[in-house]
Amino acid sequence: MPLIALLPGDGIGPEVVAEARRVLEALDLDLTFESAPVGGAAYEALGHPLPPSTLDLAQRADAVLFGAVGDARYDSLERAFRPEQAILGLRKALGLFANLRPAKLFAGLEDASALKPEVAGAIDLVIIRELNGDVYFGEKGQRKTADGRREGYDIMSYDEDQVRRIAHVGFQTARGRTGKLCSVDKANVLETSQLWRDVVIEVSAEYSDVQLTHMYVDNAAMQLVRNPGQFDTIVTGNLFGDILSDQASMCAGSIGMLPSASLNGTGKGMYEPIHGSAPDIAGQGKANPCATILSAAMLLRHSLNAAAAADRVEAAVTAALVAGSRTPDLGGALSTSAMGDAVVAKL
Ligand SMILES: NC(=O)c1ccc[n+]([C@@H]2O[C@H](COP(=O)([O-])OP(=O)(O)OC[C@H]3O[C@@H](n4cnc5c(N)ncnc54)[C@H](O)[C@@H]3O)[C@@H](O)[C@H]2O)c1
Ligand SMILES: CC(C)[C@H](C(=O)O)[C@@H](O)C(=O)O
Ligand SMILES: [Mg+2]
Repeated sequence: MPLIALLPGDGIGPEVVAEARRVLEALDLDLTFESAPVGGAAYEALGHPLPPSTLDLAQRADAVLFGAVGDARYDSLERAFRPEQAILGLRKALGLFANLRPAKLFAGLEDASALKPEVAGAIDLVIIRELNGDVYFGEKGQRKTADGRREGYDIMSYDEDQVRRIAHVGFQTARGRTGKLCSVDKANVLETSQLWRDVVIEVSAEYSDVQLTHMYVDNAAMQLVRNPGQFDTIVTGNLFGDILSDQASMCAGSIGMLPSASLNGTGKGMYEPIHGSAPDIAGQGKANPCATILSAAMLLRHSLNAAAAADRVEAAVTAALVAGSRTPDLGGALSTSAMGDAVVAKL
């Protein structure tokens, strides 16, 4: 019986994970669930954002369903104790280097997108974000300059193996879609990006059926808004992928719609909405649970080998939206749990 670790976290995390759990339970798949605190909730309960018991559960489970972490009240803690370290710690400890963030416009959501309907309607892309390296995991700190001024630093780096393994994920993903891969970097300025580009080009020799292009990240940000339909698969580094995926979410209607899968090549994975803990709407039943429900669908597909069940969940979300079910971020008035009800009813 597959074990799913539920790590609801902070803010709207518990609200959206509860709906995703209900959807998974409604499928009658014989899943076992075990929950553990993470982020600020874990800091309050056990003194650490990623306590050993939570990490142990994540390691024992077949898959992890993660909500969100973070709240301003923890922002002045020493960095090691901040909620966000939990998610970074899980990604590192589980070796989750490949983050898949699909963005597509669900039928009927054209009016929710920040773009013109005819521009938004074309968006159907996936961002493959490297998740274990880059400026996120380099040496960082604050120090004094020789003349006594404060200086902050974060070292950005990628080694060739890190780039190669995510490039393969990018090419393979593109191969399974329309065969177009766009590698996004900043090679005109950054040596990290020059190596990235060189290695992606080397790997491309093994994928002659995939059409590879390169784009600088500033242009990519602009092109995502100008004409998102031009993209199919984007492969990029940790920081650029973080930023571009939030941007892509709003092109597709709402940040409350974008799921993600973080994978390590073993079948084990962590699944989470791309959004955060949304303190501004937490506890009010306003959060859109679809990103987390769609993350649960990715969990079924990538970790449980249950593609038919994943399709069923995605079809239910689509059907609920087509029927007009909308949370406030999509211009509607349904509560988080009423949106969950609407999806469950369409399973
Ligand atoms: N994976 C994560 O756990 C994760 C991701 C991003 C940010 N964070 C943390 O979350 C906290 C808040 O960060 P932020 O405000 O920059 O980003 P956020 O994603 O939490 O919220 C940004 C905006 O989007 C809205 N929003 C987000 N998810 C929504 C949903 N499901 N339905 C409707 N509206 C939604 C919020 O109300 C807010 O206005 C910070 O502590 C940050 O570090 C955590
Ligand atoms: C909370 C933060 C560490 C995280 C990231 O930057 O990766 C988040 O923004 C995300 O997109 O998952
Ligand atoms: Mg982010």
